[in-house]
Amino acid sequence: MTHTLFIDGEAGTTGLEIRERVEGRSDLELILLGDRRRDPEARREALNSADAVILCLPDDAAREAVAMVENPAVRVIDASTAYRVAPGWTYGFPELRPGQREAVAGSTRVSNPGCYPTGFLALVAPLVRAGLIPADGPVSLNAVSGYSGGGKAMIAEFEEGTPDPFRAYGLTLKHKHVPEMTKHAGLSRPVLFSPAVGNYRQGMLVEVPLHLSALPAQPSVEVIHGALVEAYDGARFVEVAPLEETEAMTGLTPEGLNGTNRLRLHVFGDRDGHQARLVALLDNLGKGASGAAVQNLNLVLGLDEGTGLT
Ligand SMILES: NC(=O)C1=CN([C@@H]2O[C@H](COP(=O)(O)OP(=O)(O)OC[C@H]3O[C@@H](n4cnc5c(N)ncnc54)[C@H](OP(=O)(O)O)[C@@H]3O)[C@@H](O)[C@H]2O)C=CC1
Ligand SMILES: CC(=O)N[C@@H](CCC(=O)OP(=O)(O)O)C(=O)O
Repeated sequence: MTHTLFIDGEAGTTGLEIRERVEGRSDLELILLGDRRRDPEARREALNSADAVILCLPDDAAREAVAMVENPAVRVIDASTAYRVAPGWTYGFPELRPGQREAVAGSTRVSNPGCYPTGFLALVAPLVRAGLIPADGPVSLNAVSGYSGGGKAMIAEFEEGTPDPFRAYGLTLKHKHVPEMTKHAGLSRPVLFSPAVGNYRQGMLVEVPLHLSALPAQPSVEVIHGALVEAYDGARFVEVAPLEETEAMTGLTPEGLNGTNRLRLHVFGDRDGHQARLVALLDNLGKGASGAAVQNLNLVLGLDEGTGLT
């Protein structure tokens, strides 16, 4: 059976990466608008005739597109920030908690997670659920992304301009991802988020530092690691690096999973067990955006979630 797919924002950074992952699939037929991609009538027609649509647009344009969808049978996956904490939308992170995969599969409104939130939530949500990080506790997040995370405009800035080698940003502590991360982690205190962008194209490291001995449960590195291993048992795209491996590591590059839909979690700890650094590695355009959107597309269409993904 062939399903029709319309990508609104087909020529943008995430849109192009989605096209790369679905072109050549015999179970999908792409509706492409080409030069008519900004024509509201062409978009309205495509948005209402496809079996599924993926919105790869700025937030305001995504809201406009959602308002244009009148056909109740159309499954909408939105890659923007517009609906990530909105009622009536299903958060498109199938591995986030038991039952989430089924919730995505049964939904017609799926919000694709942000790239930083994907790494953050994978590390923190299971630990909050297990009571190892208190739900009302302070949690910090330090992260670095390649410049493709900022879409076409940032790519042009870094590839055609005279960019910084590295740039800390989000300095007002009001990054648009904070509500999404706080809510879906089950935290009550806003996450303290310190993002940065590096002068390389793609890939990210998302890090949560923990003072283990200051946590009420005083968990060891092994207990933290065990909780993550248990949470992702059987997951196809999320894996936890073995402690023997992390103990032997002297460095970690953000580009290690580029081109894949995989997310790898690492638990680094000091020898006396007082501190830990939890580090997620992912491709911001893979499991952080376009790969995740295709995984969600597969689920809403009732297909194997890994179709077309590595
Ligand atoms: N880049 C990343 O790593 C990630 C991005 N996202 C999110 O995905 C969304 C898209 O981001 P990204 O692909 O990076 O952005 P880009 O800037 O690379 O692409 C945006 C696309 O949206 C189209 N567009 C912009 N305004 C309108 C409009 N008013 N009507 C119709 N089309 C419009 C553009 O069209 P045109 O081609 O004509 O210019 C372009 O194709 C954003 O919401 C972003 O936050 C999410 C996770 C990660
Ligand atoms: C390097 C860079 O600028 N990154 C983007 C986030 C990319 C991403 O996660 O996309 P969403 O905004 O859709 O979630 C930023 O911080 O705004």
